[in-house]
Amino acid sequence: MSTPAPLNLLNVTLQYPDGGGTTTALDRVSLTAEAGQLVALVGPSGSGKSSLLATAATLVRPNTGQVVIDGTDTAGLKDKELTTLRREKVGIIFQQPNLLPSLTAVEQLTISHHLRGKSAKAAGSRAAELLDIVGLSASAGKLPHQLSGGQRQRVNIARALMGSPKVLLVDEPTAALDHERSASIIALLRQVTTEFSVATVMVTHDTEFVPLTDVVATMRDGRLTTPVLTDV
Ligand SMILES: Nc1ncnc2c1ncn2[C@@H]1O[C@H](COP(=O)(O)OP(=O)(O)OP(=O)(O)O)[C@@H](O)[C@H]1O
Repeated sequence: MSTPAPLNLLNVTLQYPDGGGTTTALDRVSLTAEAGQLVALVGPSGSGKSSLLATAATLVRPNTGQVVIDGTDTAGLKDKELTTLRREKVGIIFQQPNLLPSLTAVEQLTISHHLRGKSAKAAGSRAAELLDIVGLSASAGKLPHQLSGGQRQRVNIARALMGSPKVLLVDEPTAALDHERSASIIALLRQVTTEFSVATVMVTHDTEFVPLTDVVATMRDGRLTTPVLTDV
């Protein structure tokens, strides 16, 4: 039996209540992201990109369709089971790094591991490895305000990788960065996607970075106009 894709959305429809009616944010969307694949999600404002990311992150449940993470159909899971699956399988990177102001770069990474009951030693060595990969070994002891915007986003990426996720969901990672820093953040996401064999879906407006991605999924009015075919 072949290994399931880390992320599989099948015919997903998501509607939000809107006044007396509904807004269809996702309309029968199917998307697969394979291990080691970097998928760029592009499309105009309001086309459903954030909704797709939130649904893939299992933060919202779709009205119909399936969200399958690493072979598990999430529809059958209770909220608590969903939280566990998300924690173990999904890394989420928001536009703004959301770092805790009083923690150093290395502590930003280790704190969630402590909270999950992992040993401090294991968390420390994993954090050191990841800070090295994102180019921040020398800044491990710095607080967020002592880091540049690009460095803060690197900490954010390293933190999302701490739990060895199968799926990485990234929302506009370069929105607050200049061109040079944006290019290096996208290059880093390309690198870690390959190195850790994670399935990455990244919302971006920067179509110039598309050559670094494997697949471009374009959204319009809640539909994927360039659907990525699934093999299930
Ligand atoms: N919480 C909500 N309640 C009601 N409607 C919503 C909600 N969130 C999003 N929508 C609607 O769903 C549709 C898709 O929105 P979404 O935020 O997913 O688009 P987007 O492509 O991410 O846009 P942007 O690029 O501006 O962030 C839009 O019509 C939006 O108005």
